[in-house]
Amino acid sequence: MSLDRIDPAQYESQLADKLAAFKADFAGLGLPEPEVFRSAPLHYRMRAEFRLWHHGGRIDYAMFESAGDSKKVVLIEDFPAAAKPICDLMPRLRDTLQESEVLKRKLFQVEFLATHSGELMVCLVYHRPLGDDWVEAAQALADRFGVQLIGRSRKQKIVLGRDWLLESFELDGRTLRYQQIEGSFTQPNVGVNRQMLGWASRQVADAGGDLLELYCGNGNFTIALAPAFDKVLATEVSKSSVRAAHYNLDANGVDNVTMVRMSSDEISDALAGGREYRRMKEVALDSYRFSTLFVDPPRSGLDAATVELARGFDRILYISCNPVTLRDNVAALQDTHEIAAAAVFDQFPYTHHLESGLLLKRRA
Ligand SMILES: C[S@@+](CC[C@H](N)C(=O)[O-])C[C@H]1O[C@@H](n2cnc3c(N)ncnc32)[C@H](O)[C@@H]1O
Repeated sequence: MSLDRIDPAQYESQLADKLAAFKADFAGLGLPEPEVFRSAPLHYRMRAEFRLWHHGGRIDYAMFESAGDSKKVVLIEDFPAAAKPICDLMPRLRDTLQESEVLKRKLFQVEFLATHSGELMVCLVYHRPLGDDWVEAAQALADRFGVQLIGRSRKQKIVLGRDWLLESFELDGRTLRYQQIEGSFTQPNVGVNRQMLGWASRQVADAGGDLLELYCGNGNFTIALAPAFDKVLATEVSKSSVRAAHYNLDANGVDNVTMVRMSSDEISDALAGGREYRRMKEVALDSYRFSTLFVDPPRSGLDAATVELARGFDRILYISCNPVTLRDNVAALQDTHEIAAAAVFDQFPYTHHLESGLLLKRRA
């Protein structure tokens, strides 16, 4: 993201342009008028990562911007996209690192993760092995700023405290709690994420029956949607996300979800009666009466096998971070499904990226 583009005065017109482009992408596919969910104009990102630039005896946060064929280093004084606690910590952390040879030597990246609940994690990434002198200095740093601190270098990860944060926020009268593990996927814009969870919950409020969820991550949507269904089968490929999802089911008292670590093509194969999977041994697939499929895939969208799996569902709720692959998948389902509701979520202000949601229903 180019920093000079973070200009709240431009926010509404940029969002209007993105919305117009989104509607144009879906021309001919029967798109209803999308509901629009805005971001906070500043301090909306709960994650930020910077290179650490060593120059003339100083260290500074830096980003790279494309300049023709090459990359230009841009030093970062402040980053108003980041959540307030990250912005407040950034200069104090840099000045403290600057004073400590053991903490700043061969430090090349700094990553921040914050939660709405007020927790903060910092990950310092090095081009050298970390020893006891680093641990002692880093522990003092963690204590001073009250953060969870992680040091990383090749084949080394030192955790001072926890390698996860506990997020929590209100949704429709419930307090939802989520473990967020360092390095695993979490939605970057907490304000927009809450709006996505609210919209998705409303789309399935009267669904009943059972839910199949693919790409469930740490259970972000699973926890919010589970009360609308009798049973949920949720799948995800990343080990650490599945671990967090199990924690989150417990932490939220959700007991109607079975979680399985499976990729989307494996679960598509299993449901199509393909080979037997050891990880599915305890899952009585025949006992499910699926009314709804929920998917939130990576930018690549749904593969061909998963599109065919989706075709078998009366109701498909699809959250997407890439309108191009979403459009392709919806076009492939056009003969069997129509778009019943649409929404756009401005997760990534001041960029061309737009998150969106579609509810697809089987044609009469
Ligand atoms: C956009 S994230 C959404 C995660 C979650 N729904 C959330 O809201 O935080 C996509 C998730 O898909 C997972 N993933 C990527 N490729 C996958 C695959 N082939 N099969 C299953 N999950 C996959 C990633 O690990 C990631 O957790």
